[in-house]
Amino acid sequence: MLDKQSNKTDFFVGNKNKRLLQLFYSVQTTMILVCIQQLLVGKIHTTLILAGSFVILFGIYFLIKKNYTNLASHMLLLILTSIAMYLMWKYEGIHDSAVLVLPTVLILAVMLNLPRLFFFLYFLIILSILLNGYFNDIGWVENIVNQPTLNDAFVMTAIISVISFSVWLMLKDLQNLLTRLSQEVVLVKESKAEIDKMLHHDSLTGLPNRFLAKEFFNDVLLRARRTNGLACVIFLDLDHFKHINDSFGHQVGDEFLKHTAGKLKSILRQTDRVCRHGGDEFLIILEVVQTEKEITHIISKISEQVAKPFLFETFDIITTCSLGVAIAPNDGNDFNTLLKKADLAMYHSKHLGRNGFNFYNEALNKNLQEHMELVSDLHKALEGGQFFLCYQPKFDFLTGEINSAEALIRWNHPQKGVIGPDVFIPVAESSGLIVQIGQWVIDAACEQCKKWQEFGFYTLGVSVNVSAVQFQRDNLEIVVEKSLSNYLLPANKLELEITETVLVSDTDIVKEKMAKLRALGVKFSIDDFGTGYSNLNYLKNLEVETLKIDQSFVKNCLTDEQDRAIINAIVQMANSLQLKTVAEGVEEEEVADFLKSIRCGAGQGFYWSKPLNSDEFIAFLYAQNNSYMPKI
Ligand SMILES: Nc1nc2c(ncn2[C@@H]2O[C@@H]3COP(=O)(O)O[C@H]4[C@@H](O)[C@H](n5cnc6c(=O)[nH]c(N)nc65)O[C@@H]4COP(=O)(O)O[C@H]3[C@H]2O)c(=O)[nH]1
Repeated sequence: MLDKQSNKTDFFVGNKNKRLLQLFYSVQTTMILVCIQQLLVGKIHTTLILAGSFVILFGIYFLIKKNYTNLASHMLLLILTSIAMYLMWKYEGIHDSAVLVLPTVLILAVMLNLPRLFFFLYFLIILSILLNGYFNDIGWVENIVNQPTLNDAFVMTAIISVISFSVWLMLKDLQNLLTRLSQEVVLVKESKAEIDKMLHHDSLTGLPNRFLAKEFFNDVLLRARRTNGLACVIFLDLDHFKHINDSFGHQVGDEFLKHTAGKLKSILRQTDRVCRHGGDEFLIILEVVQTEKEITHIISKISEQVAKPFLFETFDIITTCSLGVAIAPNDGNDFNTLLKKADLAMYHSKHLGRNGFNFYNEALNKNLQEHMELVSDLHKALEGGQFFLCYQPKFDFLTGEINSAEALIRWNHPQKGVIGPDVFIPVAESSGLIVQIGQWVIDAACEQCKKWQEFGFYTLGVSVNVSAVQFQRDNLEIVVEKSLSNYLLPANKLELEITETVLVSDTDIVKEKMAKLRALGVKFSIDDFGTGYSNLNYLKNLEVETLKIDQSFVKNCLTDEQDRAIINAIVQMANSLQLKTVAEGVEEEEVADFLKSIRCGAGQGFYWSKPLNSDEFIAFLYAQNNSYMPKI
């Protein structure tokens, strides 16, 4: 069938129509030139034939223009063959110069990838040449000049056959080469598509990555501008995903991420996009919305869905997520700015206790700048030795002696003056700097405690606050061991104050580290006891010496009956578990009396002394008449 453009690989590789048109022009130009030449030499008949052919060939021009390439090719070659044969038979037979057109036609048939036409024309030409020779031989035809013979015809036939065959072979090879080349091109295109996919998709979840998220967002932004709508970037981070990895292994963690990706896709519209930002972070690009309320609604759906349990073997794994949203045009107009702001808003959600969402606003940005400044100043503080320790004594109610002092860090900021730990410890914890700061505190406290011993205060111990982050990230046992041996301080003089959250956060790791530290001889106390975890089971599993009763109960215990009852209960429980108790925040004599009356072990607070720097503290010790006698 002579259909429109063939898909077969041929010599012209997709250019066939263009090339055919060029061939057509060259044939027509030749026709005109030969026509003029024939007219000049007075061959009117040939001139008329060629002129007629010239006109007929214009029909082919329209076929080419209409993309009927195959039909046009057939027509062109058949018309050229007919003209050449007519002139051959009419004038000089196989000696006529028109015969030269015949091998040209065959070459073109091969080039245009028309095998059937090639064979048809080949046999037609051969037959015609042989008949011309034969008819001239037997006198049926008499060509005018230099009358050909059958002998001449055979020679001509052989030459045309060899030429045609060679060209045929050559072009077949060329075609094979082109076919192979086009297959290679397909393979290269497929590999390119695969590489593109890898570059733009996350291999674990199959979700588009950050680069594609940017493209999606840019498209949404264009549509939002046209419709006066909002384009937003939602940043989602799973809460406590690390716990899933640590408790169930990375394989389950991966499964969980895939599951979450599926969940997110299932609740969003097809026009919304879920992308993976990395780790446990996802980006969601919503199709244009008109109001913030719509975004809030979608986010609530997302939070609800993420919080649904994931069944792994017999366990239900449950986690929540924190989200942040930044919206164009209010918060910016380019993807990277909005991504940063959405991330910041998400970070704020984490800060507020996780499992929530926040829209970005300028106040968050200001907070972040202050935060960054503080982090950078903290780095300088560590390098520049701007930290120092204060010590607050703890009085033993039974012996009336100062048996220990709590080391409390202070920061002597070059511009802002002395800053308390409540301001910078949370920042140090979130930036991880607490690890280095904590190491410095342990070292400085051990050094100071050794000095007290050298001053003759042999029984005085020191306690140091240790944050949960230090337990998770630091080789605490190595740090402690090094400091103790550096200053030749007996390990039982050092106490580590930890909060209940440390004990319940990662029990196995904590247990292991505590066991190592206890093996060294270090003691433990639980700080702010009574404010944290309600399950007291850990008290029997973990070997702690002391419970420090939180000052929030102590502060109002004279007036608040419930606070008194709580303190009483803690002391009774501690006594029956053979744990020591220290009441924090004692400011009045009556409170100290009450604590002593209920057999609380020790007290700490402004009643005896505020935290004092090292010199003041030594002076304080001497002022206590070297006997550590309290005022009570
Ligand atoms: N109103 C009142 N307050 C009293 C009284 N007696 C003591 N305090 C204050 O109560 C806090 C006791 O320390 P904390 O509960 O361990 O609470 C500490 C501790 O959690 C943390 N911190 C202090 N130093 C360090 C440290 O070196 N490392 C770590 N990780 N945290 C530290 O910062 C918190 C605050 O420390 P500070 O500001 O020094 O505040 C101290 C102390 O000055 C009192 O009678 N009345």
